[in-house]
Amino acid sequence: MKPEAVSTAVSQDNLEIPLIDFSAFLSDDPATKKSTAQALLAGFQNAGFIYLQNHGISQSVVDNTFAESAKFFARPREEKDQLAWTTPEANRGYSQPGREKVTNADTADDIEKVRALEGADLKESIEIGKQGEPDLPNQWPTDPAGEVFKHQMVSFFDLCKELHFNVMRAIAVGLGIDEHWFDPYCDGGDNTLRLLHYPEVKSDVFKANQNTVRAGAHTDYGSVTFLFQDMAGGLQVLSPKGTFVDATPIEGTIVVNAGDLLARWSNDTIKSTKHRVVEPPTQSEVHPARYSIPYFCHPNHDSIIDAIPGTYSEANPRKYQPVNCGEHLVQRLKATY
Ligand SMILES: O=C(O)CCC(=O)C(=O)O
Ligand SMILES: [Fe+2]
Repeated sequence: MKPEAVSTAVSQDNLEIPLIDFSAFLSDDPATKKSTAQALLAGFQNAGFIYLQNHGISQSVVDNTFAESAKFFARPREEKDQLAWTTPEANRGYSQPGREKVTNADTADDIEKVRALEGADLKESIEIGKQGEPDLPNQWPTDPAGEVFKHQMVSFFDLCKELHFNVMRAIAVGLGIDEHWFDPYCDGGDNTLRLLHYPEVKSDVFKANQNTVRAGAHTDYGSVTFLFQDMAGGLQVLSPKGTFVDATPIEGTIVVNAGDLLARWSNDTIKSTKHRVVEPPTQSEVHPARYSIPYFCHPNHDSIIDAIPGTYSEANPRKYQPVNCGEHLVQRLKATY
C-alpha cells in the first residue's frame, strides 16, 4: 500500500512520477521515514524523476530567488556580457541568448524572421558555482543591486547544498545502506546553480515550426538536479513509450531528476531520463516568458565514483569502471559548449 506521503504527480504513457512529501522522510518515525525513502528511490528507478513538497526551502526564499533572477536578466545586455561564462573548468558566468546570431541579417523583415525562428530556442542563463575557489571566481555584478543578488544566490546555493545531503540520505535509506553513506561525497558542495530565462515568444513561431523548443532534449550530468520552475509550464519528460509527457508545475513543489553520474554510480538501477522545454499551449499571441532555476548537484569533484553497495551482485555485476567525478563532468561540459 502507498504510504500517505506519496501521491502521483504525472501518470501518462507509462511514465509515473510520484509526488513525495519530504517532511515524512525528515520525520522521526522510522517506518514513515523508510517507506518514504523507498517511494523516492522507486521514483528515480522507474521514471528518473520525482516531485518533492515540503523539501525544507521556504516558499519566500524561493520567491525572492526568482525575483532576484528576473532583476538580473532585466539588466542591459552589456552589463551581463561583462560577466560571461568562460571555461568548462570554471562553469561560471553568463551565457547570452542565441539572438546575437541575427546581427548579420540586414533588413528589418529578415531580422524579424530569424528572430521569430530562433526566438523559440532562445534562453539566457547564468551559472553560479561554490564560492571561495581562487581560480574559479563567480561572476557577480559589482553595483549595490549586484550585492543583493550575490547575497541571495549564495544563501540559496547553501540551502540547496543541504537539500542535496537530505535527498542522498533518502536514496541511501531506500537502498538499505547506511543513511550517511553519501555524506562524504556531498560535503564539498561542488554544485552548480543555474538561473534560466526563456524570453517570451510569439505563438506563430511555434505554429510555423512544430519542432521548435525552448531547450532541446538532454539528460543532466550530475547526481541529482533540483528544478525550481515558475508556473509557465513547458517542461516535458521522455516516457517509456518514447513520447514527451508534460511535467506540469505544481505549486509548492520542486521537480528532482537523477543525472548521468548517479545512473552510472547506481549501476544503472537509477534512470537519468531525457527531458526538454517546449512552449506550453497558449490562447494568446505570445507564449509568456519562463524562468526556471535548476540546481545541479555533483558528488565532490575529487571523489572516485564506483558502484554503490547494493546496486550490483553476482547476477547483476558492475557495468562500469570507477571514474573521477570532476574529470567526468568537465568532459561532458566540453562536449556541450
Ligand atoms: O528550464 C527547465 O525547466 C529545465 C532546464 C534543464 O533541464 C537544464 O537546464 O538542464
Ligand atoms: Fe536538464
